[in-house]
Amino acid sequence: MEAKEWRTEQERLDQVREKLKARIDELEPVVTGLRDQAAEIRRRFWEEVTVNTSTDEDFEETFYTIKQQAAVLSERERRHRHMTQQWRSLNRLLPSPYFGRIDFLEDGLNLSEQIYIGVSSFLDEDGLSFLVYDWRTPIASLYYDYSPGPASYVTPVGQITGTMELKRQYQIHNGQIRNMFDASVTIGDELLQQMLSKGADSQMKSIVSTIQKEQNAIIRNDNSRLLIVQGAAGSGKTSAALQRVAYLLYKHRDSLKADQIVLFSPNPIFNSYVSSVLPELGEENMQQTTLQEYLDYWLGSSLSLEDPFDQIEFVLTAQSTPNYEARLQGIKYKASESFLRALQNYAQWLGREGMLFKGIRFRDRDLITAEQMRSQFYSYNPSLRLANRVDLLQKWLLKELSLLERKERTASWVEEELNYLESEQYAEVFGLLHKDKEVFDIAEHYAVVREKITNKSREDEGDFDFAEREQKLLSEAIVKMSFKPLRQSVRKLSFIDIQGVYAQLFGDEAAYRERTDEDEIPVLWAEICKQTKGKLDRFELCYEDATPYLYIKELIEGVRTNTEIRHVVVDEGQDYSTFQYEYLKKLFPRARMTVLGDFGQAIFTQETKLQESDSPLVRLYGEDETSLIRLVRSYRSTREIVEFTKVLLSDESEIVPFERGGPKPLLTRLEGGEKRDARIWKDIAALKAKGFDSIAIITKTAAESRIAFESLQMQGSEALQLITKETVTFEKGVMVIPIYLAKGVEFDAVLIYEASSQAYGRENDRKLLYTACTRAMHQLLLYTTGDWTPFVQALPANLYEEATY
Ligand SMILES: Nc1ncnc2c1ncn2[C@@H]1O[C@H](COP(=O)(O)OP(=O)(O)OP(=O)(O)O)[C@@H](O)[C@H]1O
Repeated sequence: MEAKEWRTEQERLDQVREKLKARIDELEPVVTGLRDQAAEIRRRFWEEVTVNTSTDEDFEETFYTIKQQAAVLSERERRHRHMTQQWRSLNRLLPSPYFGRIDFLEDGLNLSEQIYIGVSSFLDEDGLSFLVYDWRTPIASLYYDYSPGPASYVTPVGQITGTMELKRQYQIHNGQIRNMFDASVTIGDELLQQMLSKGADSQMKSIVSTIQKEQNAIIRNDNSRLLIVQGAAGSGKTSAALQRVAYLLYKHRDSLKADQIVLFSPNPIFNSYVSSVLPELGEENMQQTTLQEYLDYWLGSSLSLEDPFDQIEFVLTAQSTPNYEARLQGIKYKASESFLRALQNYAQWLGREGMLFKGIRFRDRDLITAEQMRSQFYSYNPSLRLANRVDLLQKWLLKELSLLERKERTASWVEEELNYLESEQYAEVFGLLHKDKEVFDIAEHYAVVREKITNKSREDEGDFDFAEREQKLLSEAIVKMSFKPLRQSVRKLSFIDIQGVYAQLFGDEAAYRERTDEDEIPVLWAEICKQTKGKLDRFELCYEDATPYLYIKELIEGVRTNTEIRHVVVDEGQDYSTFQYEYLKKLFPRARMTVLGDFGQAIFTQETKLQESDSPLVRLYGEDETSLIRLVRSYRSTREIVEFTKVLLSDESEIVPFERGGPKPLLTRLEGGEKRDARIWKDIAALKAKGFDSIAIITKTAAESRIAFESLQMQGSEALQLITKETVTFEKGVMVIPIYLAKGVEFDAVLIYEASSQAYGRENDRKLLYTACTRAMHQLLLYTTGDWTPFVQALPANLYEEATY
């Protein structure tokens, strides 16, 4: 670019920065002033109001002065927050106020406008001209969607068409333009190249300056109830999802708050990995959670729930244990649409018969039996839903308990209890009585007056029936207290035997067929039943049972919902079952959903295809309310790694590498583990010398990770981290990690610890190996001490190098 052009741009940049600085200087005292004012108001709050409650008028006046004072305080605090936000965003702009520019000539006008785009907007002193446009403004979408030429964008009042005359990108550091490119076809291949060749980080970065057109479509899609993104490994699904959250928060800033958005992450490490993107963009973080956390919460403490990592560890390591096949079949079946239908039919059946209740017992007696509850339950109108009938039954039980409680007052145990009442208990009951019973107040009042008139102390009042009255009231109170836990447990619906209802489903095949109308019953059904019931008997629940269990529980007890949440984002969406989607849909009835995933990385046994039109996911809200976007370009890894992993997955996989070169994946075969470990340390030293500081040794399972970690530690003196399911954050460095915990994250270099046919021999292992290899950004190394896995053996030799030593 011409020197003159550089000069002009640098001058403009200097001017913008001057204005930014001036505005920051202007704002600083305002921010501090407001903060001090608010603190002062808070400190002197009570000095400013005279509290006087002697008359009604005084009371009213006091009330209004407090209210007024509180209003002044909250206005000051609001302004302080607002100003601080502005001040922060100006400070964020200062080192690099913008990253792009477009010159747009709107049809019908004769002068084109220069639009500079940055992470937030900045207006000139006139308050009208934008010196910088926020990347989320409608006009900024031109930058992501078009190359120079005819272009258009959509505003709330319609479409604007025109011609883009220039598209320019900048790299600005501390107020200096380091680089400038005029883009022609796609935006910023040069800039993107530079971004992608940087090292991996322990925190994900925002991609705001290099968002690609297809990613922009995800970010700005704001009309479908469900947005599904199927994208190859490294295609920027997570990045786009986070930018999308920032976009939604900007577009709907008057109505949408960050805590009304929830992101479901595959694991806690991932949670921490993505947590800095929104703050980097000046937005508050959305809520982040894992499905496990939700399930645990709703299941409560009555059952202990297996986590998904233990489930996958079992699937990967327990092949030789008896009944492995049955568990596998069970996991698949319990995640299926057939099972969902079966449960819906089962609920219908329960509407006619078969509900199980737990009788209410009191002092070793049956107060209300399960049988009584059952006949009461089935006496209600059969057209009522289960949950409504449960509601009626609950009311009936509370009423019955009141009647029984009344009867109980004359029981002999009550009198005995009265005699043994400790003095504190007595005082407690007495206090209660005193508070509760109006009648007692009158009696008490009478006693006090009587005391005064007769000049006799209360102890002498034996002739009066006050004591008798007191005894009666005390008995009432004692029974009431003993019945309190019963009433509480009825309110908590503990009278429904959910565990029994779920266990009952796993009866013999004929019974199951009859109760559920199901005909696709797994072959090993009997064994599945035995396993499920065995677990329940021990008050345990396998991960695959958690959502079905909650589903049936909610069909019976009524659905729990969270109506606050407006957007649910599910990352690694291929790993959720149909069931889990149904559950999320019910749980968040007012939310739109964004699901991002890659079926090529479906490594858990419960999986959902994302893109087929007959996918259960598409049926969740129906085709009309669902949009599907595919991402095929992979940005994370070098071309060589993408080509290797693409063929590893299968021939049909649609993955296009981004043109960034690097060494081919390196295969190293060694005789025995000791030699392999020694070699790994050597390779790590070489990688570090190249400047890579985020290196992962990926194993198939957690069990293998532990062994690898110990054996590597014996051979090397370098720091090594072992990542387990308990790890919440990770630092840069060298780490050993099982594949399923490395989901969604990336490393400069990946070393596959043992890529033998023994480790990755079954078809199911293909996606595991693919997921592991696609974590690598710059270099991929595979090791084996035996035969290469058939997936590697099948690769054309030109896709890799073989180590010679
Ligand atoms: N438009 C972009 N500009 C710059 N970097 C990008 C862009 N899109 C993606 N990347 C980078 O590519 C890498 C992969 O992105 P991301 O993790 O979002 O992909 P993903 O599709 O979620 O991957 P996976 O499914 O494999 O976990 C990240 O380092 C991200 O910063």
